[in-house]
Amino acid sequence: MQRQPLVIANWKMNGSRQLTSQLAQALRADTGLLNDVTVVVCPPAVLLPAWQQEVFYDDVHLGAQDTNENSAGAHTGEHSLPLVSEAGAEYVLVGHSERRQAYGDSDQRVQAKVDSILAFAGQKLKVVLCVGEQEHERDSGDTVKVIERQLATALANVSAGQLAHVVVAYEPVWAIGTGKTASPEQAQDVHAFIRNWLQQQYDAAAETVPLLYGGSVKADNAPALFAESDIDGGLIGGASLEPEAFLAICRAAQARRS
Ligand SMILES: O=C(CO)COP(=O)(O)O
Repeated sequence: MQRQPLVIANWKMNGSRQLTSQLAQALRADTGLLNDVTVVVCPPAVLLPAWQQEVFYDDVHLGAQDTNENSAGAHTGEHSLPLVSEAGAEYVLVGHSERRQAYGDSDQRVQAKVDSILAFAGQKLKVVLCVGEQEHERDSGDTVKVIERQLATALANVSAGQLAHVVVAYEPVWAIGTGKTASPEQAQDVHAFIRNWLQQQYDAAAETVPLLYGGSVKADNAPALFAESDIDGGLIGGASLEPEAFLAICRAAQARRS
C-alpha cells in the first residue's frame, strides 16, 4: 500500500522567530515537495503562533512536542490540548524518550495522553507515538520486548477506527542526538515488527499507519533509511534546525513516491 511520506521536525527546546521564517520560506519555495510529502513542524509551543502566521496556506502542518492529559487547571508550565490546538497544532508528539527519561512520562502516563488526544474535539488531532529501546536493552536482546510493551500500553484503549489518527515513530534512544544512526536494516527490522504487531491487533487498519524513523537522521543517511519498505519518513531533531539539511531529508522522503 502507498502511504504518503511524512517528515516531522522536532525542534526540541531550540529555534527562534528568525528560524521560523527561514525554514517556512525554504519549505514553501518547493511546492512540489509539499504536494508529495506531508511536512510537520513541532517548534517549542511559544513559537506556534509565529509558525501559524507563516503557514497560512496550510501547506506546512504544525505539531506540539507534548501536552498535558488534563484539559485545563492548575498545572503550572504545562500546555493543554485546547491551547496547542488553538495555536495551530494538528499533531502531538507523545512519549518522546526525553520526556520518558527526564519528565516522568511512564507508559501509563503516555497511555493517558494518547487517550486524551484521540478523545479531543472529535479526533481532530493526530498522535505521534514515540517508542524506542535504550542501548543496554538492545545489547541484552530486549529491543522487541521493550517496543511491544510501549505499544501495548500506549494503544491499549485505541480502536481500529481511531488508528487513522495515529503515527508511530521508532526512535532508538542510543541514536538520538548521538550521531549513531540505526542502520537501515536495524531500523527496518523494528519497523516490520511494529507493522506486524499492529496488524495482529487491528487487521487491515494497520496498513495506513505511517511508521517514522528518528535518531540522527541527516541529509546523507536519509535516502538509505527511506528506501526501506516500512520506513515511511522521519522524525528529525538536530537536522531540522538547518533548512538546507531538512529540505534534503524531505526530498529523500519524496523519492519514496517514485
Ligand atoms: O529525538 C529526535 C527527534 O524526535 C531525534 O533527534 P536527532 O535527530 O537530533 O538525533
